[in-house]
Amino acid sequence: MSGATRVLVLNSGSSSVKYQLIDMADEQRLASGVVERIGEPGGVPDHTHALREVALDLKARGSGLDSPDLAAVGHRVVHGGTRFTAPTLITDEVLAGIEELVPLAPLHNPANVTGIKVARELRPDLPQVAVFDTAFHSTLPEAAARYAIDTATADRYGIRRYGFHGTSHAYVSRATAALLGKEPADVNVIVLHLGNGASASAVRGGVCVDTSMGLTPLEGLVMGTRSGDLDPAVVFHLERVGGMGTDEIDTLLNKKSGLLGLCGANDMREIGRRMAEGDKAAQLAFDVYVHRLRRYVGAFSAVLGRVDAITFTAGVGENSAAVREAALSGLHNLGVTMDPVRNAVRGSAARLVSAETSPVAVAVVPTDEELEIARDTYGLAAPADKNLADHSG
Ligand SMILES: Nc1ncnc2c1ncn2[C@@H]1O[C@H](COP(=O)(O)OP(=O)(O)O)[C@@H](O)[C@H]1O
Ligand SMILES: CC(=O)OP(=O)(O)O
Ligand SMILES: [Mg+2]
Repeated sequence: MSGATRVLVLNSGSSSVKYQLIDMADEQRLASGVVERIGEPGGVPDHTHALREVALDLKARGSGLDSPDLAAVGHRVVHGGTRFTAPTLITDEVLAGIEELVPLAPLHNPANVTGIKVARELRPDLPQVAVFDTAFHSTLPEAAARYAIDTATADRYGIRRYGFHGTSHAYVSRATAALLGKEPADVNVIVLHLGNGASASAVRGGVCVDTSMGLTPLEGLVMGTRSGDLDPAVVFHLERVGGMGTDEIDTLLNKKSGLLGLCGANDMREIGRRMAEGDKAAQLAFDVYVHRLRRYVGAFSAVLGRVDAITFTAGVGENSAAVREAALSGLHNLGVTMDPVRNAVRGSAARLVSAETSPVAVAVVPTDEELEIARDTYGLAAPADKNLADHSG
């Protein structure tokens, strides 16, 4: 594959497939797109059809999957369990391992598996690499990763905190160090990834030491449609008193809760508009969202001891000055002083939004999960045949 420098990144979600084609010679984005509403009215019926659409779209742009310039395909895989803690070249055995993890990520891993199967079918000759959302969190100390339940039961069922959005937390924590003009090894940072899914992580010297998501991406912060933290007894109560079934509760907590459950909207832009009109439910949703964020900032400040930076990223984190302001206002005792003017400036570049004198820097850093996946993929696939042999099986 000498000369081939392009990597196709596939991010198959529960109802969408996002893709990017990146030339790793200069890390330039050549194409990107998304197929949405999979399995919904007006959308394609399933992920196999969605991936065929991606392939057609790439072909129409003159860079089809049959292109000799393609070096590898990188797949976002949400759950890697305890087995996959680094980017992994996909073999039959690795694929079987990812399929075995479906019970731990029923909303995510099946889509990832389909993406891998279709891409392998279309280009069996190409290296295909799995990049796991959980990998960056595999360094969590046992004290942070363990739930305080019976150890034998936990071990038997793989119950522990795995953490997700790892490619984003890795990319953004490194980019934060760069913004401060320091090496990642010298920086302690709290990363707040606030997208539709949302998670916080505590990164000490480039190593993740705590994170808000757990066994699945349901734990932790309030999200667009997920509840985040709650008393597990809520589930028993809904079963015993509410007469609800397991799947119904799963759907309630994953898809009908969070901001959506509190006010009927999961988009922070709409919530902002409604708050401006005095809508009480929208205000409450915002307040609950921000309260949870502040809790995690406080908790992770204590976990890290010394905090050099708090960084906001993803759709809400990068765009909502109101969320950033509300989350970090009045935290002078934690060394945080925002600069309201800097915070209000819109922009797409990595930037500081804290006061010059703030001991803890507050940053906004656009995340780039696809580029991180492409780098991991190319790093594993590119050094040609020798490296491929090393990593197979
Ligand atoms: N200008 C904005 N102001 C406030 N929130 C925004 C803005 N733009 C996007 N968002 C929020 O970002 C969310 C999507 O974030 P994103 O990181 O793209 O999520 P995901 O990758 O999980 O789909 C939207 O639901 C919306 O709430
Ligand atoms: C793991 C996870 O929550 O992913 P997303 O934010 O893409 O839903
Ligand atoms: Mg995202």
